[in-house]
Amino acid sequence: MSESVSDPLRYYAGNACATRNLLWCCAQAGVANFVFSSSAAVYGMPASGVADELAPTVPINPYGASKLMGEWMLRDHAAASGLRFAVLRYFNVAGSDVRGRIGPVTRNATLLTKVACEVATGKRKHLAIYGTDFATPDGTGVRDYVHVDDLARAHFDALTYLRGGGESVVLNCGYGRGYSVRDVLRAVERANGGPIPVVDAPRRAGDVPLLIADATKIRRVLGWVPRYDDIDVIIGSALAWEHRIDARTPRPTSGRVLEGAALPRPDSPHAMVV
Ligand SMILES: O=c1ccn([C@@H]2O[C@H](COP(=O)(O)OP(=O)(O)O[C@H]3O[C@H](CO)[C@@H](O)[C@H](O)[C@H]3O)[C@@H](O)[C@H]2O)c(=O)[nH]1
Repeated sequence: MSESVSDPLRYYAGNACATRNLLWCCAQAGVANFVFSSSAAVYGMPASGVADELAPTVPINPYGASKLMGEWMLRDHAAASGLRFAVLRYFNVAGSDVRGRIGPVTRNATLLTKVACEVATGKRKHLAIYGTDFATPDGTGVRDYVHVDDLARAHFDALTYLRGGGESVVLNCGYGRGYSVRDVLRAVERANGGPIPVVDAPRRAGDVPLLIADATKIRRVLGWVPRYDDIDVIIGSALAWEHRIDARTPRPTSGRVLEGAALPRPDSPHAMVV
């Protein structure tokens, strides 16, 4: 998200222009049902910190704006063409496949859970906590972390719903529960069996204090039943994946991490770029 503040055109190209082109291709191919990966970032900073799908969409960074543009194009194209859609507004996607088959290999990752696991496995020196003076219980940002396997299941359920004749729908994908940065770090330390180095840092551009899903609608409309609504399971799977890719990536004897070492290619079936 903060990268979208410094490089907005990249995000408008990837999320707005590319979505327009994809919708055009879908129209040519006669696609009937469309599941769109949107983001909680479309809400910006909801007054209470908890957003249901009717909350105002007031993004505060170009990432959220570009995702909202995608939603608008989809809505307008659907009205004109008869396409039916499910917009899934992801909250904070985290964790890795619980069976260890797939996970993120993003270089220069910025997501809290990935960065913290890289610190725990020695790939980074420390984790910077971006902002300790937010109006939240412990002063750090609070988010709704959803396990990637539950999110994948939501896509399957959404397509099943549309194929069964369901109306177009907008759905939050989260658990409806918030964890602070420090809560997440405590879970990383539990999974790691010891503390990880942390430093306090200034707030990051484009970050909101609190963002939690009202997640009642997705359960009602899709019958979605999450299986991994547990911060220790989420972090445990993320850390296990980090160890797994380390095992595939020989390190130099000095202990220095090799830049560009042999991680799974981002387009390999074992890689997931987030
Ligand atoms: O090294 C880090 C990374 C993050 N954070 C904090 O951790 C929280 C979560 O940050 P991050 O994991 O980067 O996620 P968000 O910025 O909340 O954004 C994510 O969640 C959005 C949905 O809410 C998605 O749309 C975005 O793609 C995704 O980046 C925030 O309070 C950050 O300030 C740190 O303190 N240190």
